[in-house]
Amino acid sequence: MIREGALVLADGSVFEGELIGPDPAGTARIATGEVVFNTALSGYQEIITDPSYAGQMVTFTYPHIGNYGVNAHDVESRGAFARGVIVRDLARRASNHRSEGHLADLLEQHGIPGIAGIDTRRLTRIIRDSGSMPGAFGDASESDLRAAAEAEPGTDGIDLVATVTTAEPYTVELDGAPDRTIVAYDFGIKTTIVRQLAQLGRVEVVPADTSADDVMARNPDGVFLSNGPGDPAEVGYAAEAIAQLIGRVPIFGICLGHQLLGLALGAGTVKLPFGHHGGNHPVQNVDTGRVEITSQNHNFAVDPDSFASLDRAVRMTHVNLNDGVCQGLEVVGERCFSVQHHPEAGPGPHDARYLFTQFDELMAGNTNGKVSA
Ligand SMILES: NC(=O)CC[C@H](N)C(=O)O
Repeated sequence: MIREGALVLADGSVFEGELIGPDPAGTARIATGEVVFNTALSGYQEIITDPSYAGQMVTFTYPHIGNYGVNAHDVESRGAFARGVIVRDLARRASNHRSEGHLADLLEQHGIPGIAGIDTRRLTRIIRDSGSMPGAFGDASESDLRAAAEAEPGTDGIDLVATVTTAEPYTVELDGAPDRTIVAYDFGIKTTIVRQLAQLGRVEVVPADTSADDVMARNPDGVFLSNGPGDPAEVGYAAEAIAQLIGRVPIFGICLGHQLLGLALGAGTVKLPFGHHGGNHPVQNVDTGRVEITSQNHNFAVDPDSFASLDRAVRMTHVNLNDGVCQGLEVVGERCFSVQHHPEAGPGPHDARYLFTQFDELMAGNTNGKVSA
């Protein structure tokens, strides 16, 4: 049975569609969140289960979503934290040798409402021109949906990390991995990152509010700062802990972890108009000149203009060739680096996976304290 519905943005734009997945929770049965667009051609399952989308509704620019199904291996977290999924066309049949089910079932299972039949091209153009903005969808009236969109705070001013981080520490250990301890801060960590790290040592995943003393008490060979949702400025407690770790142990950060490292150093962060969400962002490694095609998912970024005034020597190591946004930094001589993009590639191209090897070399003490050997 088709359930008619509509999506309304905070600027009053209306899109008609059909509701998919579970009914939005709450008596009003309206899903709300900050609407962002993702340009990846595949990887919808990893995207929907990426905790960094907490507070956001994802619209896919690729028109056919769900066509190769879903499976147990491709989930990026214990649940799904996106507020909603907006698609042009939800595939009726899933066809792939790895498929174990349909995307609509995954949405049901995780309680993620969705809307299909949306003119995602028009939607994306609006967001590209006006920036990410709150939206609301459901089977309510247009005026109720608009009111819900206008009342939605988006992701600004909220500590969303607290809603996704693990409650208790846990350990991930692979047979044959080096005898090392990597303490990984879980700000919303993706499974593919844990898998990559577990090849470098035993990974002790800790909650976002773990103190620097508690981290050092684990005798880490390296500390990892994970991706995660929302505004880095709302996670000041994590930046404070990171500030106390710099220089004491090799540190590698990804995405929100990169932004929090920037804040810990005293650098500023800014919100981009519509962010980077996709699988084909060109990033230049400033040292080698090599261009990496990368997976990205962020709305905030570190402001490299603030680097010159910091107490420590900090330099930009990677730059986004589309818009010049800072994609990586190094704290010179302190065995500490981070990137804004997603080298773990879950989903996305593998060009930047060498960064895990770089972390490995730092932990092994092979680089005289320099980040790149
Ligand atoms: N993937 C991430 O870690 C996202 C980082 C941060 N929440 C942002 O939107 O910029």
